[in-house]
Formats: sequence, structure tokens, C-alpha cells
Amino acid sequence: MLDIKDIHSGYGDIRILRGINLSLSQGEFVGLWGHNGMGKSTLMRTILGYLTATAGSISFEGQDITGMATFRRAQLGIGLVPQGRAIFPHLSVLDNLRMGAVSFSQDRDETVSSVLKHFPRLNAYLDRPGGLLSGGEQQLLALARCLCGKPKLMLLDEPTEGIQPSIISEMVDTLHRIRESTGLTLLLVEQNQAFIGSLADRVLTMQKGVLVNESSTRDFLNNTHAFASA
Ligand SMILES: Nc1ncnc2c1ncn2[C@@H]1O[C@H](COP(=O)(O)OP(=O)(O)OP(=O)(O)O)[C@@H](O)[C@H]1O
Repeated sequence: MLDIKDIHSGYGDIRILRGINLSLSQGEFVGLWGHNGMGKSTLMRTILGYLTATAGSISFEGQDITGMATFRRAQLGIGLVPQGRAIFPHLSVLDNLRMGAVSFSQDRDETVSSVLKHFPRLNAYLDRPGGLLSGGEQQLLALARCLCGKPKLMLLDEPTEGIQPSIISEMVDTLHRIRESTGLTLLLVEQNQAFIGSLADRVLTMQKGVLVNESSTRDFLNNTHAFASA
């Protein structure tokens, strides 16, 4: 469903991605692992169109989206949960979710309710400003808000950063359940190897803007030490 061919991208004259090739099949969960500053978030931003690729092509469900505006990519079904969550801290939990469903004005409340079924913990806080939730709850809110946009492909950037273990395992269960019920495809950027191991079907390793390795999740976990020093 996503085909990336020889993508180059960066910030002004600063080249970060140097020829990325990547294909995701519908319903696949793929982990993207690498140390800080290797270009993982830059790849996410380039897929969604916050950054324009300087070379190469990206297609989504057979359609070339390389030069397409970000909002159009979102309308096609690409959703991002950014690093740091970026929820609206002064809006209530419910209004955060409504913002996620803003493209579905006809059935907005239905969309929000169906997503909330997967997030019982948020149900208790619907009127509370998002900024007053704990870090883990905010991460769940960011996930839920993205799902309110009915993405076919979710780009999930370092969701476990600073999050307590109980919420991490809740996130794992929730994402598996959502894949079963909607066929969601996931590209997951993470440095937490155990978290990648519990979600991804295969794992790509990025180093200095290049994908240097692809392995099954089992091999990735068995070779954790080797990857840690990559
Ligand atoms: N807005 C920007 N302007 C210039 N350089 C940037 C910008 N954002 C990121 N970079 C640089 O691009 C490189 C890749 O950053 P990126 O955030 O993609 O890495 P990452 O692999 O996601 O790492 P992390 O896990 O720390 O987020 C880094 O050297 C970073 O300093």
C-alpha cells in the first residue's frame, strides 16, 4: 500500500535521507529502529509531506503522492502520531478527539465513540483538558485522536518515550485489536526494542539517512546487542 523509491529529503541544504526504499503491505506492522538523529522522524515527515522529497517517489495505494499537499495525503488515509504527542493541551479530551475527526462532520460523534471503545481509560476524562492528563494518557489520546481521522496507514513516532510500562502494554494490546478490526497498517519509529518486538512483523534499521538492515522481529530481538551498537 505504500511504496517509497529512492527518496532523498532534508532541511534546506542539509541532506538527511539519502536514498530510502521501502514498501509496506496493507495490514503490516513495520518497526523502524535507529539511534537519535539518524533520520527516522525525517522519513515520517517526508511520507506525510511536511517535508518535500528532493528526489525519488512515494506512492500510496497505487497513487503517486510525492508532490501532494499534506492535507490531501491525510485525506487519502495517512495519519501521523508525532513524537511528543502534540495534543491540544487546553482543549478537553473530547474536543481533542473531535479535532481528529474534523474531516468527518457527517458522522463525527459516531467516529469518536467508536474509537473511544478502544480507549476505556480516556472515557473517564472526556471533559478534562488534555494537558492535565499524565504523559501516558496523553499518548493514548494522541493515538486515539489520530484514529479518529480513520487512517489506513498510521505513522507512529516514538510513542513510549517517558511512558510507564502499564500504558505501554495497553498501547500494544490496543494496536493489535485495531489491526484486527480495521486492517490498519503501521510504521512504528521506536528506540524501545521490546516495544518494537511486541508489535512489528519485521524491523528496519536506519543509520545516517539510509536503511542498512531489514530483519524478522525474532532476529532483531536476538541481535539486540549488535543493533544497539549499530
Ligand atoms: N528542522 C530541522 N532543521 C534542521 N535539521 C533538522 C531539523 N529537524 C531535524 N534535523 C536534523 O536531522 C537529523 C535527523 O533528525 P530526525 O529527527 O529525523 O532523527 P531521528 O532518527 O528521528 O532521531 P530522534 O530519535 O532523536 O528523533 C538530525 O541531525 C537533526 O538534527
